[in-house]
Amino acid sequence: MRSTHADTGVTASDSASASDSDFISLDGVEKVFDVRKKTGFLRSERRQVRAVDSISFTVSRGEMVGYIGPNGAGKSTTIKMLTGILTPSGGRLRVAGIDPSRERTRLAQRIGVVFGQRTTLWWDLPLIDSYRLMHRMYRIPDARYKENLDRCVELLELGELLDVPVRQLSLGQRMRGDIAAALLHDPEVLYLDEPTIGLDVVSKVRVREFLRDLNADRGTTVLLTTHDLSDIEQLCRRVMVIDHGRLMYDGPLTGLHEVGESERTLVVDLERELPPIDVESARVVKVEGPRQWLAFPAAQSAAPLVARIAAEYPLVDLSVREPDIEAVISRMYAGKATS
Ligand SMILES: Nc1ncnc2c1ncn2[C@@H]1O[C@H](COP(=O)(O)OP(=O)(O)OP(=O)(O)O)[C@@H](O)[C@H]1O
Repeated sequence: MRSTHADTGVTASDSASASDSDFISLDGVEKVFDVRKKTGFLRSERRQVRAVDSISFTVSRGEMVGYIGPNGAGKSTTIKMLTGILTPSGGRLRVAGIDPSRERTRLAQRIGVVFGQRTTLWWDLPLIDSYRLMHRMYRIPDARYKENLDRCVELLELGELLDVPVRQLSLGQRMRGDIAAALLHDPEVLYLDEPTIGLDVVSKVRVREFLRDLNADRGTTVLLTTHDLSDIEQLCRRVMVIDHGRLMYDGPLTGLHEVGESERTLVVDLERELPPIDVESARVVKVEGPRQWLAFPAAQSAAPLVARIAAEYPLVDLSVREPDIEAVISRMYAGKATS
């Protein structure tokens, strides 16, 4: 059954201003940084960096969305504005009806944040002491704190780690500890910035499973920033791609193939070595003895192509390879397929 996030300080005005379909909303949001660069002894130059450039999107309550882009694209800046740490230079931004930079403390009751590269835990204290401090800081009702802590300890397998000082935890253990810390006050929105960075395969699987269940069972809205596209493939139906502060794509992961003009590959085994297969709408990209590789547009059906080759060539076997999502995205980053 889906739990609700009751008792989180939600007021009637919040509910009125944030419908479920625009639970998170950005309208023409910008962030410009003034940067001083030293150009010589006692001389410096002022420069403006447009980290986020007129971004608009909405996220519905309960959605799990991937937010990806190359280094310096503006992902962290967006998340910092969504938490209220940074104030936008322009545009309108709301999370659960709240203007984050104006009401950061009130918003903090309703959001959880995990920065993979930094910890919110007290380094020298045992894990449980960080949780106790958060219990007080967020004024979490005792029963709810206990219920959430028990659930996180069980699902994230933290039982044996609670008395260990954070500095002695492995990266994967610390990450699980950080995720639990972000959820003790039962936030409705969870921002995750690189939650699987540096984790081994087993820890990644565990973290992903936990996030999937959290989203499905509790309806927590999740915005996930990651360089690991398998995180996105396994967790998010919708993905937004940002580059140079601009939103380049917003849609299903599968749609990226069309935008990225990606190709599928037909691997054909012939009875014997033959010259490259000559068919319309596909081109031979590699030949190795009787095996040939043909690239064709990912959006195009493979059936007519297969039928044609089967009719004209001595076919033994064939298989279709899906495009590599990383290649599709790097093509987008290279600017060949901006939308
Ligand atoms: N406090 C700041 N002062 C000046 N420039 C900044 C500041 N924070 C970010 N920037 C610049 O804004 C741009 C976007 O940075 P941001 O950290 O949001 O990118 P990112 O997509 O999160 O990158 P990464 O994947 O490397 O973390 C970069 O050019 C960065 O140098």
